[in-house]
Amino acid sequence: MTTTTTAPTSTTVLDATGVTMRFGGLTAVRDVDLKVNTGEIVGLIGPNGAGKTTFFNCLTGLYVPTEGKVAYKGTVLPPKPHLVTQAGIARTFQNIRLFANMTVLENVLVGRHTRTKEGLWSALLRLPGFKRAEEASRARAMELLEFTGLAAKADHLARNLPYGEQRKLEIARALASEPGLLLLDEPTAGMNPQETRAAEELIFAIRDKGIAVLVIEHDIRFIMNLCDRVAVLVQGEKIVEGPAEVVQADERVIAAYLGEPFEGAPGKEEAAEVEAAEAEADAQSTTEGDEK
Ligand SMILES: Nc1ncnc2c1ncn2[C@@H]1O[C@H](COP(=O)(O)OP(=O)(O)OP(=O)(O)O)[C@@H](O)[C@H]1O
Repeated sequence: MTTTTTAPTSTTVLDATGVTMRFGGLTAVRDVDLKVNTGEIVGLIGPNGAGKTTFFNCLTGLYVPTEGKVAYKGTVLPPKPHLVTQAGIARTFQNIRLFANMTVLENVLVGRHTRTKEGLWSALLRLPGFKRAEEASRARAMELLEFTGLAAKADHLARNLPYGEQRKLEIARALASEPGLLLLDEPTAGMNPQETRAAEELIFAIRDKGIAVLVIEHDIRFIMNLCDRVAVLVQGEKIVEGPAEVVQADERVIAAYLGEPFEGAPGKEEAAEVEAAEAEADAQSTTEGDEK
């Protein structure tokens, strides 16, 4: 018997097209397309207020985009958070959202609710099916705690974990819904360098398990180390997308971060005129101040 093995082909996990989100007169996200494929870690960067979190909220059904659509593995998603999670997209938030007074294990078990089929009656009457499902859920939750390095703290209250471990627990809880795509919103915010390094290792390990990752981060060095591809949002628009080294060297990206003039920005003469006018106004106000 001959067996033929074919190299795994990369498939599109996330396909967002033409996503636009307006809040009244403000367009927070404008016509953004973004694909994430299996086996990829993709970064989403941009200055404060660029629309990154709003875009995440559009992907996860927290916001109904004004225009555009979001497809997961070829199926357009309804903009409802629980249906998006059920489909296979999990996320963490910019601000930690754990159940502080529940144990570490209980927090992960909560994350499994979209994957347990046993109904309310089964749970209330503690039918055998429910007990079996509960045991399987606990076993899986413990596996995830092993994977994220938190197993020894399974019985600790979430609020007693150090900051870096709370962030890990959020990731463990997100993984509990068995996603095919994990969205991380600033996973290293507030972390020290060792915690950041550990977070990087964990994200690589998640990718190696076959889960695609889309990550928002302000720490550019972290993003450039981690990501296969990086997309840059500025004022709601995607201005560049490509491999980390290409994006890093792109002058529009440098301009967006450093505030240097770029194409279409006021020229040197205009800037000099503004400076001269400001200097004159300053001189006048100083003279007026002296007169008082
Ligand atoms: N619910 C909302 N209602 C009105 N405006 C909003 C809402 N959410 C976000 N915005 C506005 O949309 C723009 C984009 O904000 P968003 O939080 O998505 O940016 P960001 O790139 O995630 O920023 P940061 O890096 O600071 O987290 C901002 O001008 C923000 O004030």
